[in-house]
Amino acid sequence: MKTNKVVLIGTGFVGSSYAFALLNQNLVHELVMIDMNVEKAIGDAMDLNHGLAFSSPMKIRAGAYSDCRDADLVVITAGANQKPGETRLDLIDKNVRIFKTIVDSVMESGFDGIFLVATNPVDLLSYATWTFSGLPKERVIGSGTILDTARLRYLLGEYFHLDTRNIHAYIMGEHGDTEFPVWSHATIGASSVGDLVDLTDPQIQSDLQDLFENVRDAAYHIIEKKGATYYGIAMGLARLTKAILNDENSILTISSLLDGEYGQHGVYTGVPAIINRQGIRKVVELPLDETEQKQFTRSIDTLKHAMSTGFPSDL
Ligand SMILES: NC(=O)C1=CN([C@@H]2O[C@H](COP(=O)(O)OP(=O)(O)OC[C@H]3O[C@@H](n4cnc5c(N)ncnc54)[C@H](O)[C@@H]3O)[C@@H](O)[C@H]2O)C=CC1
Ligand SMILES: CC(=O)C(=O)O
Repeated sequence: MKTNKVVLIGTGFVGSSYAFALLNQNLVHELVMIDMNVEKAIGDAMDLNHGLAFSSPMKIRAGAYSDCRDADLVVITAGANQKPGETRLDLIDKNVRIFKTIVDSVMESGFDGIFLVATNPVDLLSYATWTFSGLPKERVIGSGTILDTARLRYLLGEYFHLDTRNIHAYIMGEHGDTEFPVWSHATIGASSVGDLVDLTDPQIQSDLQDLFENVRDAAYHIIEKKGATYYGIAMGLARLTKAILNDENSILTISSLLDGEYGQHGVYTGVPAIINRQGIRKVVELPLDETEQKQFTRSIDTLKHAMSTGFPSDL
């Protein structure tokens, strides 16, 4: 049997929650954990191993960058997180510097698998990972708007009193303040939103706008209350891990390098894409309506501006 191996870099709130999700979901044969705080990685591995009696066989240990050599997937959740009031884009300088050392160390091991990036600002750090690694764009995936899409599906499920899993709706663009909902392709059960509610009704418009703002600002609200967000993204990363390792060809909203899709080039951003064992098989190009197209352009412009002004010039 071909076994799979995941190396996780960064065992803070997000990383350790992801490791716990892997343990519970029986997705991985071997999980190696690396952190600058070596004791934290060792302690997490010990703690997780004590759950194996209640899960399925899996090798879990703390390790080093040389462990990346034969890894199928390297997941990066290392770096600074937002403090109350900080935006994701505020983290760019310090996290790009951290990524330079991490990605260089991973590549020095001879790694030839897939990168999955969650650290913020995730679109820009996915771009940095792609540049620093020299790997094909299909093998550098950002978690993008997978979490925002999950938040939208949850809130729409509450609004329409339906199982979240029967809601198909996407958040696209920056994982951040300029993201936007693709209402023109939102499906509730088997119906479009417009079939279920009158989209010209001001009350409905206001409800949907409030709902979207709760998605967009969810991280700020959670960080105010408990300092960090981690369970939602951990589940999103586990879902992506499953789609990759099991060659699922699932459509998930991730951050991909755009190379002509949606008329854009040279920028990573949140788009629906088909994910399988090769990484990103294909970006799905939804026909956006005029408002959505404007919102997408604004989001791309924001990311490109942040890249041109925020990336450390000495790297
Ligand atoms: N993409 C998404 O949807 C989400 C992304 N995030 C992001 O994930 C990142 C991690 O957040 P948390 O886990 O809350 O932070 P945390 O501070 O709890 O954990 C970060 C970990 O990275 C480690 N680290 C820092 N520099 C390192 C290096 N050079 N090498 C190895 N390890 C290093 C630290 O020792 C720490 O254990 C943040 O950037 C945060 O904004 C958080 C939630 C959702
Ligand atoms: C922190 C973050 O990026 C989020 O929860 O969306």
